[in-house]
Amino acid sequence: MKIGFITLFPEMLAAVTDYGVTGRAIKNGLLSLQSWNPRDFTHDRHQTVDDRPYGGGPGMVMKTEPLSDALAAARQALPKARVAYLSPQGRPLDQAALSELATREEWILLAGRYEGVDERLLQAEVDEEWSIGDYVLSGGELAGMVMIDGVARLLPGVLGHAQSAVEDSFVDGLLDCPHYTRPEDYRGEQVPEVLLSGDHERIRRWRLKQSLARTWERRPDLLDRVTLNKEQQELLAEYISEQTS
Ligand SMILES: CN1CCN(C(=O)c2nonc2N)CC1
Repeated sequence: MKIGFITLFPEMLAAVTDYGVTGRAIKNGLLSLQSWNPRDFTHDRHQTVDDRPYGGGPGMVMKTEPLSDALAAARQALPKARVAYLSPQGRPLDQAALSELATREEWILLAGRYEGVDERLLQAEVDEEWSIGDYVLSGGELAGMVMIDGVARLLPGVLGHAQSAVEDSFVDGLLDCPHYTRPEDYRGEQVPEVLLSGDHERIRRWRLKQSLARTWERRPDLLDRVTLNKEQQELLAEYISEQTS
C-alpha cells in the first residue's frame, strides 16, 4: 500500500516510519509513506500557511493555495489514490472500516491544522472524511497515524503468525480477553489454572468466554452489532447465569 500524507509537521510521521509494526512494514516494502508539506508550496517570504476566517471569529484556517498545490503534487505521485481528510465530522473509524481501507493500493491523507480547511476545498478535492473519535485534537496527524497503524496490521505479511491480526480483539467485534505472563504468582495473584493446563481447546473456550464476558460488562453496545454463533451464545449465557446465580 502506498500512502501520501499532507502535513505541516512531516517530522511527526517518524512515529510510524521509525518504530514497531508500521516501521517494519515500511522496511519490508509492504507499505510506503511519502509526505508533502504545504509550507513547501508557499511563495511569500514568511511561507504563510494559514489565513483569517471569513466571518471573523477565533482561530485561523489553512490557506487554500499551498494545500491545493501540495495535494496536486501528491496526486501526481499517487494517481489512483482517494483523498481522506481527518476530522471530528468524519465517518467514525472502526475495525470494519480498517478492513475496508486495507484493501486499497494507494491513499492520500490530509491532516488539517488550526480550525481546519476551507469547505470549498474539501468539496472539490476530498473524497472522504474520517474521525478517530468524538473529541477535538490539535491536528489531523495523530489521527492519520492511528489509521495507518490500524491498516498496516491488516496488510498481508505484516504480522507474522505469532501476532496474527485474525485473533485480535475487535476482529470478531468483541473486546480482548485478559492476558498473563510470568511470574505465575504476581503479588499473591495467580494465573488462571486453565492457562497452565496445556489443554488448548479448553484455553480457547476460556479466552472466548472472557472476551464475551468483558464485552457484555464493559461495552454491551458492541454486542448489538455482532451476530454471535452458537458457541458464543452458549458461553455468554453461561457467564450471565453465573453472574446472576
Ligand atoms: C482540523 N483538525 C481538527 C481536529 N481534528 C480531530 O479532532 C480529529 N481528526 O480525526 N478525528 C478527530 N477527532 C483533526 C482535524
